[in-house]
Amino acid sequence: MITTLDETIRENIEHALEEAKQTNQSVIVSRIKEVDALDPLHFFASGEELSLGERFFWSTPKADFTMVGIGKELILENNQHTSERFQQIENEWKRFNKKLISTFKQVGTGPILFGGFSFDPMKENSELWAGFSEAKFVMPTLMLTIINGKSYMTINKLITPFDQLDTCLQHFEQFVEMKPNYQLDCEKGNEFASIELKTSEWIEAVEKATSDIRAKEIDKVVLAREVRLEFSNTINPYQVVGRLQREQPTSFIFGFENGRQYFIGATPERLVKKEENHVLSTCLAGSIKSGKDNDEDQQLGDQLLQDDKNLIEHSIVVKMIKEAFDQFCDEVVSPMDPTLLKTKNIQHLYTPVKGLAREGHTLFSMVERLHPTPALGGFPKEKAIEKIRELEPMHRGWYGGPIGWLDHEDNGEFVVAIRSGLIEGNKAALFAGCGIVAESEPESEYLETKIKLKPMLSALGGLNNEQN
Ligand SMILES: C=C(O[C@@H]1C=C(C(=O)O)C=C[C@H]1O)C(=O)O
Ligand SMILES: [Mg+2]
Repeated sequence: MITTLDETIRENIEHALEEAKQTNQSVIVSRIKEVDALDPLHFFASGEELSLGERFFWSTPKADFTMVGIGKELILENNQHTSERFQQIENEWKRFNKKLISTFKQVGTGPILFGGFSFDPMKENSELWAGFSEAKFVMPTLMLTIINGKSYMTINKLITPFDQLDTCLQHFEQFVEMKPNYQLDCEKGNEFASIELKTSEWIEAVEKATSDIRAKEIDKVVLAREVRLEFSNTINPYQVVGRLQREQPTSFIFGFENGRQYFIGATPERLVKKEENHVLSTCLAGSIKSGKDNDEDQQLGDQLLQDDKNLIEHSIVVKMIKEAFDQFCDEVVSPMDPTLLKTKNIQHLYTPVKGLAREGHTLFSMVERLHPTPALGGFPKEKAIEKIRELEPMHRGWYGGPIGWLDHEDNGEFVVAIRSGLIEGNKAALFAGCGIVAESEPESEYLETKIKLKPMLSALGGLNNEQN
């Protein structure tokens, strides 16, 4: 029996097919429906049975907005080494005509692209990151969105000029009644051995950077290091994402499945959010550990708010982001002084910057202009990137790059992919860096990276709650 909704789908598909054949261009049909509450992690895990491939997980602080994608209805990717890598994705995405089947409008549902960019497309790829393009975006086949406590299911189909009506209808029918029934494994312990990579080289790099900064070659450069872990059992990505959600409620949680690898993290750093013409970025730089209790936490936070070295580190980021905003926004506002952004393991200096996008400035053009901010690159930008290439004893891949989503009306949000790791089988590579300024001391910067590694270490099951 055909329901009214199926009729709507049928009509839309017929129109889309006609259009695709006439224009010889594929058309996206996206069916959105409110559904009963679903656990986003169960949904993510159920992708395994559906074997649709590339999944993603995204949730904003306090899980206000969660999006989980399964399958690859469309993949847009490139290995351009210039700003072309942003423009190419944006242009291809704009080219597709998109038909939405929905009785309501809700940002974060319907056809969206989820993906990201590498940190430095000019750097030759490494073995670890060989499977990652310089830019890769996926429009999922199925997507669960949870917003303000309501759940929505989006089913997407890319309709090509060669498609048949029946197969298109089947595509929607097979998912309409889908009920994910995947049971998450109960938590198994996972022993691991950790290998610190090139620690002494990293410390030397910090020493060299500090002296270059003192010689006025550059103002700030961010240097990162990498730790490799090997576990006794296969790492379960759902457990990692679940633990990050529980332990890092003030961060964005992201997960991106790419072949056999998962790039996962819990970042407190938003690069840019755009909703209609409202644009928001957050400057995050300057760090101190969290306290064992509220009193110590507050005392450490107060210390950070007064600390010259950290205030300089932070102000360089604020200055650059405000200058960038002036180029594409009107009414740019930001508070005079930073406040604190607290996470379980670390607290940061934090300054939000807001503005109203001027006509013609797209989310991707802002991502391109902002990346990397001096929170991940340094200042001046080009010199800092060169310093990183010269001094850093690792390959960043997607660590520190922009990761996030974009919809069909240029709404979306990108974060900076830090506090992250690349997982494959029983192995993980974790990354952490720090802003180096003239007053930096290698030993305390090293300790700062240790704190920044904690969220992922803990989510992987390898850290008790002791603070150091
Ligand atoms: C580079 C990282 O973090 C960045 C560096 C910070 C700092 O040096 O104080 C703080 C927040 C982030 O912008 C990281 O976590 O790997
Ligand atoms: Mg720092």
